[in-house]
This record gives sequence, C-alpha cells and structure tokens, in this order.
Amino acid sequence: MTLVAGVDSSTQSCKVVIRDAETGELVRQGRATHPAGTEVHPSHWWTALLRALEEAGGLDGVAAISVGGQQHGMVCLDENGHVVRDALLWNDTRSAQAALDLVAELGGPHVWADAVGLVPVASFTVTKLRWLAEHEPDNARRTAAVCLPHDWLTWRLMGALASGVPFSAAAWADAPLPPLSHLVTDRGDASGTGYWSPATGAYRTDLLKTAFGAVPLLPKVLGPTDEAGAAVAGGAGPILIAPGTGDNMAAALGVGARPGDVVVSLGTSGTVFAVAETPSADPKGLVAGFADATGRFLPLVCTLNAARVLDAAARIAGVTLDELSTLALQAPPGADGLTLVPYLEGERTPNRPTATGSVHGLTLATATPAHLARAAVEGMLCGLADALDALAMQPERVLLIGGAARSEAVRRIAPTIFGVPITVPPPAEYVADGAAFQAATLVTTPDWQSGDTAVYEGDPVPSIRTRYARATGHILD
Ligand SMILES: Nc1ncnc2c1ncn2[C@@H]1O[C@H](COP(=O)(O)OP(=O)(O)O)[C@@H](O)[C@H]1O
Ligand SMILES: O=C(CO)[C@@H](O)[C@H](O)COP(=O)(O)O
Repeated sequence: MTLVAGVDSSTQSCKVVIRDAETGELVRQGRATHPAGTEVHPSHWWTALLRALEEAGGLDGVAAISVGGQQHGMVCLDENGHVVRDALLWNDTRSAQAALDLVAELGGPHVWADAVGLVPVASFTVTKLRWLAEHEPDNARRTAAVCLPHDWLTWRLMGALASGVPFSAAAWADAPLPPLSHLVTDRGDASGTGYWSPATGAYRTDLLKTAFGAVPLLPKVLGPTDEAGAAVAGGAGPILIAPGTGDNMAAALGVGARPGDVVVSLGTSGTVFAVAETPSADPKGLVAGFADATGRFLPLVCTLNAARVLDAAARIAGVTLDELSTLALQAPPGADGLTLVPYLEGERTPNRPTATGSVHGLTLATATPAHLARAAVEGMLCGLADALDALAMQPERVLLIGGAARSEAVRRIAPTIFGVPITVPPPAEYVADGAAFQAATLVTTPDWQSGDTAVYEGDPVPSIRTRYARATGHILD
C-alpha cells in the first residue's frame, strides 16, 4: 500500500492524516495543539507538526507529503534562514491602520481589487509588512525573505528530509535549514499575500516595495502538480513534497468542492467560498478573489469569529460544547429576542478590527443558559449568512465543514438562518485530507470516494437576521 501524508497547520492545532494514496482510506492520524495568541513563533508549528506526525506513526510507508496551512501569516527570515520575529497571524489586527493607509496610497479599493483581487485589511500579509516597516524598522531591515506558514513548514520538511535522518520528533527538532532560495509556495496561498495577482499569476513586487520599502526574497510559486522537492529520509524510499496550499484551498480539495458548491467552514475563522473558473475582484473588499489549489479560483469571504464564539459561550455557561448544543436547541428560534453580535476578536467582514462583541435583548426571561447558547449559535451563523450573501451566488449545494460543524445545534439552526438546505459531509479533517489528496496526485491517479452526506432543512426565520443587522449598528469599537 502506498501512503501519503496530509498536514493541516491551522490556527489552533496541527493535524496529520495518513491515507492510502489510491483509495484515500484513512490509515493513521495525529494531532498537536498550537499556542494561543495572534503572534506565534513558527518553531511552535514545527514542534506541533513533529508531535502530530509522531502520533500518526511517523512517515513509514509514506511516499508523498503536503502541507495545508493557515493563510496570510507573516513569516520573516533573516539571511541565514532564522526567524526574525514572531509571525503575525491572519487574525492579528494591529495592521488595520496600515491597511487603510495602503488603500489610500494606491488610489482606492478598486485599484487593489484590480491589481491583486483583494482590498487590504489587517489580515493580509502586505499590511503586516507595512506595520513591520513602520514599527520595527530593525526587524524589517533584517528580513531577507518573507513567506507564509505553509511555505515555511514545507521548507523545514525539505531540510529534515534532505538530512537523511530517519523521522522522529526528537531527531528532526533541529533539522538543518535549507537555503532561502529553496522556499516555495503555491497559487492559493500566494493569492492571500496582497502582492501576487491571481489574474496574471505573477508577483506584484511593485506593491510589496510600496508597502515594505524593499523586496525581500519571495517563495517560488509552484503549479498544482509540481513537486516542491524529493528527499530520502534515512533508509526509507524517497518522499516527494507537494506544493501544499492555504487551509481553505486544501479544504476545497478535501471536501471535493465543485463549481456550483459553496463551502461554509466553521473553524477558528468562518469562511464561505466557492470554486470559480475565472478570477474575481470585489472593490467593496468583502470577497477576496483568491486562487485555488487546482489552477482555478476561490472567491472567499472570511470572518474572524466562528467556532470560538461557541467555545466562549460554553465557557460562560459552564458547560461542554455538546451541552451547549443541547441547550441551544431548547431555546426557541430567535432566542426570544436575545441577539449576540460575535465580534470577540474584532471583525474582518465587515471590516471592524477594533469592534467588540455584544449582547442585546437581555431581559429576565432571556437571561438563561439556553437563550445564551441559542444566541451564540445564531449570532455566529448570522455573520456567515452575511458572508454567503456577499458571495452573491445561487449555490447548488451549501456544504458545512470545520470544527463547529460537529455541533448538532449548528447543523439544525444553519438552514433557518441561511434560508437554504445545508449539506453536511461526515466529520473529518478536510484541510489535512485535501493536502493528502494533493500529495497523492504526485504518486498516482487517486480515486477517493467521498462519504455519505446528511442534508439539514429548516424553515427560514428572517427576523433573526433583521434583529442581528440592527444589533450590529450598536456595538462598541
Ligand atoms: N462538537 C463541537 N461543537 C462546537 N464546536 C466544536 C466542536 N468540536 C470542535 N469544535 C470547535 O472547533 C474548533 C476547531 O475547529 P477547526 O476546524 O479544527 O479549527 P482550525 O482549523 O481553525 O484550528 C475549536 O474552536 C473547537 O472548540
Ligand atoms: O484568513 C483566513 C482566510 O482568508 C483564515 O481562514 C485562515 O486561513 C485561518 O484559518 P483557520 O485556522 O480558521 O482554518
């Protein structure tokens, strides 16, 4: 049996799946957590990947590996390949002013949308680089190369595999660093930087220079079926390294999204995206016109607040996530008017980086754990329903994935908020699965069957979104 490994290095954790390259059968898996916070030293991602790989039984029998990673994070490397400072993650909002400045300097949102398919907000790498240049000029000067989380992990894997040392978390912890010139990325992740154009498939180093004042070395952008490298890991056969991609692009691959589908992913971020044949450019800046991992495009709307809204509600109520789900289903639709605006990390869509969350409609009658649970689920989903509207599609299917899609309350309430039936694939690590699928394409023609889906239907309750829209007009920044 030829095996492939897929990695999901996302915000909260690293997951590894090891699957049969031909059939996709799940053979082994592992997981390790990442530290909390919106700036993280990349070495934590490497440690977590090694621990997750170890839990997944290592690389025995693995012929190819691919990394899907959280998008946009700014990883700065010095001329020796050492990390210059902690990476600023996609959900770090300190570069909000830099984003506004960059939009103004270039002549407005439409200029950016036309140039790179997106309008800068704090999440995108280009704004983080401006922040670095302005606030930490010494670190900016030391920056010889800039890459993204998945690029950096792919590069570390190249070094570890090329060392010829057999895999173990301890043996690979300090694996040699390859030359900076070996850094690679893919279209999908490059399209989230703000200095690569999905429409032309080329870097816009002029925009990088405008933002950062210099043009550090950038990873080579590989095509979907290119190899990032191949190396022998201590007596095993050669292990091919696939280009990898951003986590949303990997999820699209993993869930088998096809044109006509809209995927709603409820992880740390909430994302709503679709596979498209042509690039997109939304001057309103709601839809980011990303590229995907197949050579197509992935228009995507992202909120900063998804699964962790439920984590927070469960914490307040003092219950587990399963109990929160049960509670939410005990309260009536609309939670008798209790409305939760879930901007717990500020918000990206709408662009409210300094906003905070709020609760409206609190009365003696709605001051119950069940009402709070329902309001948390509905508030989170209302943010995603707005994202679905922004995508302006008439989807054939709306697929629900990500950690919070495991909640029965979320599955049952989603159709009432979105106003359409929801298709829920079996719970799985779709980002890691997509990466594994990409790896499999390097060694075979994979024939992976998707599992049975469940369809959830429910009568739309438009008043919930109406009240939510009113509540978003009354929040504190
Ligand atoms: N049964 C559940 N109900 C609600 N939320 C859940 C459930 N299981 C996991 N989650 C949440 O999903 C989140 C992790 O989802 P995941 O898609 O792995 O995120 P990420 O890829 O961003 O790290 C966590 O915040 C976790 O609490
Ligand atoms: O910023 C975006 C998409 O533009 C986020 O979706 C990140 O890619 C983080 O993803 P998760 O950790 O929530 O999967």
